Amino acid sequence: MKLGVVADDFTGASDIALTLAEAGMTVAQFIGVPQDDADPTLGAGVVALKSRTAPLEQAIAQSVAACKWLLAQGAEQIILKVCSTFDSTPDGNIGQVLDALADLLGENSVIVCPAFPENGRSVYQGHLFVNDRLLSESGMQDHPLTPMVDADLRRVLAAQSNRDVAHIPAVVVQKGAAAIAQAMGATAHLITDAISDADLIEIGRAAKGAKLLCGGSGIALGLPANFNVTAQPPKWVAITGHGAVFSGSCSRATREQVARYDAPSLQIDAARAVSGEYNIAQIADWVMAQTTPPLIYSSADPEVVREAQTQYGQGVAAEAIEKLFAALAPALAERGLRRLVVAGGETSGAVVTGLGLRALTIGPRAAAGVPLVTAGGMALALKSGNFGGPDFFAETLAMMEREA
Ligand SMILES: Nc1ncnc2c1ncn2[C@@H]1O[C@H](COP(=O)(O)OP(=O)(O)OP(=O)(O)O)[C@@H](O)[C@H]1O
Ligand SMILES: O=C(O)[C@@H](O)C(=O)CO
Repeated sequence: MKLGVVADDFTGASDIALTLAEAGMTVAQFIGVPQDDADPTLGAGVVALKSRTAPLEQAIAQSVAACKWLLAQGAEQIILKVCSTFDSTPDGNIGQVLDALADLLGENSVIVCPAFPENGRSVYQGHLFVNDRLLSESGMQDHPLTPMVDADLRRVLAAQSNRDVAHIPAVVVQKGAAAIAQAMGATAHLITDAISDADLIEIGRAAKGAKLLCGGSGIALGLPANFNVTAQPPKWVAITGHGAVFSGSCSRATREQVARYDAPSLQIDAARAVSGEYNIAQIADWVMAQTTPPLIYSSADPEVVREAQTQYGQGVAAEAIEKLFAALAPALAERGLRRLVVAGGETSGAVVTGLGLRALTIGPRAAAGVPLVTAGGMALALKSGNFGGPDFFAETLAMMEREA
């Protein structure tokens, strides 16, 4: 293994696994830290954690364990994969986890760049933009778990880290790899501007030999070339049969996808989930009785989410809903479900854990940042909340049925 990734959620893990696979690396996504060694022919390994909103000590311990396992597999460079919208709170977990990994790897200077231009995320003057909006006005200010109310990443990271935070501005990045490498001499976490894939490729060239980087999947665009691999699209063997869509994401793009998806649907109500009113076996039977893959969703507008959080506390409603999806997924797998689209990183984490999966094989892209994946004979797509076009659900379920 050359490249190792510690990913703070499951959709984020498949997002960066796709970038690495498309660049020609043989890559596998592991669910949690594996007990055994990886296939020695792998070029890259992505360990998917559910650490983005986990209690801090747990997030640090899991990330350090993942990093140590990757190093033991031979990884020469580690990426801490975080959300392209830098999802975190002043309590963590990005800064503190990054400090712990930098300590472990003995790295003084770490590039931090969540830019993902293909999905509209750019970093300019140290600020994160989603399309033409500052992060804090992009809808992310209403996120149920990690509301992002400040777009200045230098400030956001400084609040979470014991190390100095400095900035590599676009004027330096645009001069190319040599100028970036020179700026990397500073002893600090380095929020690095990037507004295009070309910027990210120069950052990747400059980071040849760096032991640690932190970013969204865009940070991986320029890294595989340092390991002499050639790009080739991942392959797909068609998977047909019963399908379903789970949506626990309340992000803007997902809410539009939910509204657009024309199929039988069941809306999960937070209050009923908290009081344990849903009968999993009954819902599973209903899903399998449908001829069009049905939608089970808790996705709701910010006011509805806020009301549930005020009533039960922030974590309680989220956890009850995640538990429901985590129980429903294996109930459906037992009944023969073959295709499952899941919207939302935390939700995907709950589902994949509920299914008891250990590793995912990465297929071709369903959308920017979202690969088709297979595990246990099932086709899955784990979609980040704000990724995918309006008809992502129907298009992805159809794509799973076609060879590629
Ligand atoms: N109606 C609701 N009320 C309260 N919380 C909800 C509701 N629906 C979903 N949630 C919770 O909100 C969280 C949404 O996070 P999730 O990571 O799944 O989506 P996302 O943040 O949009 O996706 P990503 O992290 O990939 O960008 C989950 O913990 C989910 O259980
Ligand atoms: O970087 C992103 O936006 C995604 O891969 C993700 O991590 C969302 O959960």
